[in-house]
Amino acid sequence: MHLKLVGLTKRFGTLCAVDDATLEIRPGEVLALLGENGAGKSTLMKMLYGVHLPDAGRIEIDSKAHAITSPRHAMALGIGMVFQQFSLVPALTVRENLVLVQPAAPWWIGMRASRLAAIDAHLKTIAPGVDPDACVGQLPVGQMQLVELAKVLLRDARCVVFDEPSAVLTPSEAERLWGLIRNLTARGLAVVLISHKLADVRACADRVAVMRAGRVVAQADAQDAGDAQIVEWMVGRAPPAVRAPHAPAANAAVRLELRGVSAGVARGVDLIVRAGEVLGIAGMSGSGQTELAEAIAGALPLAAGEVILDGHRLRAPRLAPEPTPQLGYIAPEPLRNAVAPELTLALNLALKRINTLPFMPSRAELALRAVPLIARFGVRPAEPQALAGHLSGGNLQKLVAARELADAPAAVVACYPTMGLDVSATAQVYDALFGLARSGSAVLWISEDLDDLLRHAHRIAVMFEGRVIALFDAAQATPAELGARMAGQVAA
Ligand SMILES: Nc1ncnc2c1ncn2[C@@H]1O[C@H](COP(=O)(O)OP(=O)(O)OP(=O)(O)O)[C@@H](O)[C@H]1O
Repeated sequence: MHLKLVGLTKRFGTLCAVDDATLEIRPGEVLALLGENGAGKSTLMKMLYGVHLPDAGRIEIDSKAHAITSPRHAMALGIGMVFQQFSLVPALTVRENLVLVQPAAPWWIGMRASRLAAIDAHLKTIAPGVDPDACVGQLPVGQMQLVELAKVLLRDARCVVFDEPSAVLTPSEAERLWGLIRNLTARGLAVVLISHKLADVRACADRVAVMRAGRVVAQADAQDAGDAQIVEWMVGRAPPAVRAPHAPAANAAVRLELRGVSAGVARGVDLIVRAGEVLGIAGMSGSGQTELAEAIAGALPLAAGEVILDGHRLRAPRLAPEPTPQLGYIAPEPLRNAVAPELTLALNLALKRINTLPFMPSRAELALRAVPLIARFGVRPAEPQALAGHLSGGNLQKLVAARELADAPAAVVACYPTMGLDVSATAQVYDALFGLARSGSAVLWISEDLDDLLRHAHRIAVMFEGRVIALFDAAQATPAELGARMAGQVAA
């Protein structure tokens, strides 16, 4: 399938999200679509997938113009999209989710033994490790992504768009995904990969296209575009430097303490984080790290153990979770877990203080507080009255960081805090996070990026199957050692 997007334009009110964008997507090729947060990448691809109708321009498939009016229409034309917010039904099994792909077939046809066997065989080619009888809601994110891809391919997609697929994948999970993507292009499919990670470009892109402020500003063969050149196209300047946190004193006070915490997959986790310390947590997706974070934040009940903050017992089984403004929490998947999309940016930024807000908070006062936070974290549009649900994925992430890292919390639990952020925004969020450590907060930081963990954390705990199986001094650890522990290998 050979696609041409010609002069596509999309406006939301006065904002021109995509401005006269022209782009070619060729069969057998991976096109990496890059650009700053809010540059218009998702909006452009959502026009191809029929989510948004263009205000101007046209989409040509094999030289024939098509007005794509809905995702169902796009799928019928052979275009599939793998979103970060998966479209799977969490309460159903993997197989049942795949059965749902044939909306036109009556369910009893979908449930025939031969049909189910074909679905299992299809799943096996894409995700051999995924159990068709597993409940989708219980799967780690890396596996959910594979099921989502299996679903798209079951519809005979000939062009697949991936929206930041590697955002929370560990290096080995990302490698497996790159392999799958290369297999798709070897079969002649066209692939678009929206990403902020230059590693994705190097691993599997044939061409790159860069968007800035709604326009496609550069297109090149991947091998002709160096990393510095790509960053220059994306942001037009070097990203700000990240100041490392100082090493905490050996006798610094313990601020956050986990004693035998079990919650969800996490089992019997004992950890301490001292004032000024950045404790990283590494692990394959689904190793219990996000449940641990949710348990500390009070979003998931503890099955056992306790969480202590500055000597005060914060969480324990059967202890009602109390609001904890002294704890910053950057939740995984901000759209699902951390923002109210139908409220304004100003209100979202005030949610942490909801208990102390007056019954009718003054709009002007909320805006007064929101403006410096929006500016500091570069949230776009920089408009306190804009609705959070209208922000791009990266800008939502910045909004959550702005709220949770404000007001000098005693401790911060940050799950993938730079997920979906461009290079500049990543540096800004890291600087704010490590700045808190410099001024005495305890930072517990869950990340999939081993290089970043090794560069910035003081110690790194590795989780495997719910348990902390190794604790490294970051200065002494190597990516290979971390990778081996993440895969469950015991120390030699
Ligand atoms: N439904 C909407 N209503 C209003 N504005 C929107 C809507 N969807 C997107 N926008 C705006 O359009 C612009 C482009 O957003 P888009 O999601 O395409 O960016 P992006 O390049 O994919 O960013 P990111 O890397 O952060 O995901 C942003 O300014 C965003 O706030």
